[in-house]
Amino acid sequence: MARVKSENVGAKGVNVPSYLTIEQVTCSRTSQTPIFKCSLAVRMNIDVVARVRPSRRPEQGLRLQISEDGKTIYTVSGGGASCRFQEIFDQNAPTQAIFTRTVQPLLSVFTEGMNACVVVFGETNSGKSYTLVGEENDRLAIIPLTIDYIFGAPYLQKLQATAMWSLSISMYEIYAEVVKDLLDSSGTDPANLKITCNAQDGTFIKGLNRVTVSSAADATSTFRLGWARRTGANMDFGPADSQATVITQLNLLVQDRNDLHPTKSSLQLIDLPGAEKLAEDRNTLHFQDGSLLNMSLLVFAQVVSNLANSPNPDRVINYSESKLTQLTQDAFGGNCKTRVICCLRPEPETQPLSAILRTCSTLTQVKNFPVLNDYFVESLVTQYRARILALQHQSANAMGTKDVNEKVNTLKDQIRRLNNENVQLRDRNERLYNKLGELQGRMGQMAGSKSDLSSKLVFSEEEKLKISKDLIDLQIQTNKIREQYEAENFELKNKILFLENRTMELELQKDKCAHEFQMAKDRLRAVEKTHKELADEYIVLKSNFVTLSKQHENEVTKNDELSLELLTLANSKDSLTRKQDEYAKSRAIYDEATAELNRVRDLVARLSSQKMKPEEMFVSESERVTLERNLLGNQDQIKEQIEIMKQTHEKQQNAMEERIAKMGKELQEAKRAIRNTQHKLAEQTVALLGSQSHLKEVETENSQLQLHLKELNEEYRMRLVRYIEDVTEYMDNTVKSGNDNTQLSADQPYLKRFVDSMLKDIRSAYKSREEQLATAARNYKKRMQNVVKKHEHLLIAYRMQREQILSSGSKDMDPGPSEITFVITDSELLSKQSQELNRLREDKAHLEAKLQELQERVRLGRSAPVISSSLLETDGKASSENWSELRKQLKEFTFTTQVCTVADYRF
Ligand SMILES: Nc1ncnc2c1ncn2[C@@H]1O[C@H](COP(=O)(O)OP(=O)(O)OP(=O)(O)O)[C@@H](O)[C@H]1O
Repeated sequence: MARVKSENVGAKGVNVPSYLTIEQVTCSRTSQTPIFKCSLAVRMNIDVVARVRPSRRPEQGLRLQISEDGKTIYTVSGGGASCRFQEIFDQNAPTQAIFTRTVQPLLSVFTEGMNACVVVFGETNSGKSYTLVGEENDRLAIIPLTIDYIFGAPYLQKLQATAMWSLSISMYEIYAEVVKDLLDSSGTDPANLKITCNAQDGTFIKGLNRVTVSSAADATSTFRLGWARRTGANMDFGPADSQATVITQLNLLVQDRNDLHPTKSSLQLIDLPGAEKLAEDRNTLHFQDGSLLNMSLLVFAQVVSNLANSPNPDRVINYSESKLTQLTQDAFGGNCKTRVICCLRPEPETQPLSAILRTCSTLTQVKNFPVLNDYFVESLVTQYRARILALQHQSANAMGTKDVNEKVNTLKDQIRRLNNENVQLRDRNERLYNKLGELQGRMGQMAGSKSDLSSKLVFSEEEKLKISKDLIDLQIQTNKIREQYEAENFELKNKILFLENRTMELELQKDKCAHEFQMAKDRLRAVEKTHKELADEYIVLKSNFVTLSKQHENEVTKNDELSLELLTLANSKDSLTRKQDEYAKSRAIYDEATAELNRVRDLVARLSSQKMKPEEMFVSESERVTLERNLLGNQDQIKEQIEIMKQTHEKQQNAMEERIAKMGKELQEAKRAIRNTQHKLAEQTVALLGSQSHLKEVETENSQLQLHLKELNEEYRMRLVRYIEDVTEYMDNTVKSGNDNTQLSADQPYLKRFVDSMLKDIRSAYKSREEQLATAARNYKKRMQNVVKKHEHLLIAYRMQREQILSSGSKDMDPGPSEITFVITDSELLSKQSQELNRLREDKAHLEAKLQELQERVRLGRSAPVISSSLLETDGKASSENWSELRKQLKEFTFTTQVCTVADYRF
């Protein structure tokens, strides 16, 4: 319990009652220290204004009754509640206007040193949050506008010169009697702060954060942060935020440079929980939501009522029953100037509106006692608080521990008793619920005999539909697989053809290159032969030349000898001439000399006849030189030519080898690709076989399901017949018993009609269902025929492909199994022509197998066994004729088969 008593508050000992208007206080303070200058004459009663939210369905109009002077609101019907507001803001009034007219005057009071409070009150969804905070980052709502106003307030601006001021924000939420600090940024769970009380600060929250802000942007972002931390989860009883109270408190501290003591004032902005709960019964609320959830609101209404009933300043009010009232003591009945904005829905329910109007009306009667928070006031209030605390302590002591314990025990007993009662009531409740359940079950059973059959019928219909759906899904899937297979098969065939062409091209190129290579080799061989012959000729000529050179040298040596001898002879002649002179003297000497000369001449003549003449020698020499030059020159040329030819040949050979290697690689790749393609083809064949078997399985399953469906239908039909028999029996019995003739005559035609109409319905339902099923079966058959046609197309393509491979005679490519392997055998799916065609195919496969066997035997050189007397005979000639006959027959057969197949498809 807090006691608010206000008396003889005065500046420096001057006794001034604290409940005087602010102007009176200002006057008294102005005479002392003119620090505060309030421009507002503060009324003591709480001011209540109303705001009506715009309607979401404007066509329905406003369902509130407002008096002609536009200040009183009444409930439309019943309850007789009404409230006279200071002002009513209609649906078109912007929040800015409400701020200017309602909040702004309070802000002047706050900045000049008094406590102020703005409360928004009203039903959930009536626009409380919209008015106070706005939507998203709306700045045109009361709190953002307040922040902007305070930081731009003319008084604070002026104060800068003489004083220092600071503003801090604290924000907290009270939800289910738990206090949560909304500005706690520690990251730990900030819930459940303790409320405490001392003489200095009065009642306050221990450990509540106060964030000092230096600018409007700073303050707004701090506020938005706190607002975002509200309890927002959806609880069992609705969204938590509509049950919570959010209090934003701005604390202003002004320190005058000439004054030691700072002045503190606070502005509280309170968003109360949804007030519609005030209209509900307290016990019901307690039972529904628990004891704590609505405690704040209910205690608040009670405290307001008590305050309205006790207007005197020395009243004693119990604020301690809820945390909201404990923490807002000043705002309601204390040192604060308070204004309440009551938010109203345009089309409210009568009960909540009555409760809200009653509370607002009570609020207008509550008297507050706002005073300037200067040093003297504060010290006085501290004194009083200290005295109250001391008295509380004394009274607790005076009551004695024993009394307290007794009281606690009594209360505990009471709680226990109530708990027991509660448990008993719950048990009874449960028992009643069980009984109710049983009764409902029995009623259900009674109604069930009829609804059971129809529900089963519905169930069977559902099952049928489900089966049909599954069948359709499977068919779609099969079709998809087929389409995919066809596309892939076609692609692979194209690839195979392309690769075959490429292989053939490469082989042609390879042959051409081999031929060229062979020709080049021959040419080289011829050139080498010529080269060898020329070399031999050269060797012979060289040896001749050497022999001739030796002879020539011998002749030159002999010539030299003869020259020397000639010289000697000439010398002898001279000496003989001299001697002749002397011979003249001597004839004998002369004759001797002449004989000698003749002898020499003979010798020379003889020698000359034996050897070549010098002219001849000269001719032979020149010939030799020419011959040598010719020989040597040709040899060089030949050598050069040979070299060039060798180089060309090597180059050609290299190029050829490279080309052959490249072609070999390409051939390898082509072979590998062919192998891959064959592999893929085999995989596709396997997939086709798989899908065929899957199709068969599905068909089997389908027939099983249809069988099951038939059985079910049969069973339901039997049950229906039994049911009708029961009804008939019942009717007969009731007619026989004749207990209540009047009622029977009334029931009988009704039941008969009912049964008749029910049978009619069932019959028509069956008929329509049968028609549906027949249509579905027809569609299914058509689809199956399409599938069969596609299958035949595929088989034709496969056969052509296979025959191509077989006719190419390539051993690398596997032609695959005979087409008879993939033939559909289900006679239901095949037309007569198709069946005939299949039979022919079987014959063909049989004949092919035999043909292969025979070919194999012929190849092995054995005598071919007789297939039939008309086909083969033992001698070679007849055998070859029979072979050609057999081939012809096979060709004709293939052609006829194709023609038949095409005709079949056209059909
Ligand atoms: N004056 C108005 N103009 C336009 N829309 C409004 C006005 N008042 C309220 N609304 C809209 O009505 C809806 C409910 O408003 P709001 O959430 O403010 O109600 P509340 O009383 O705070 O509800 P709660 O108690 O659940 O928080 C919101 O969508 C809001 O935008």
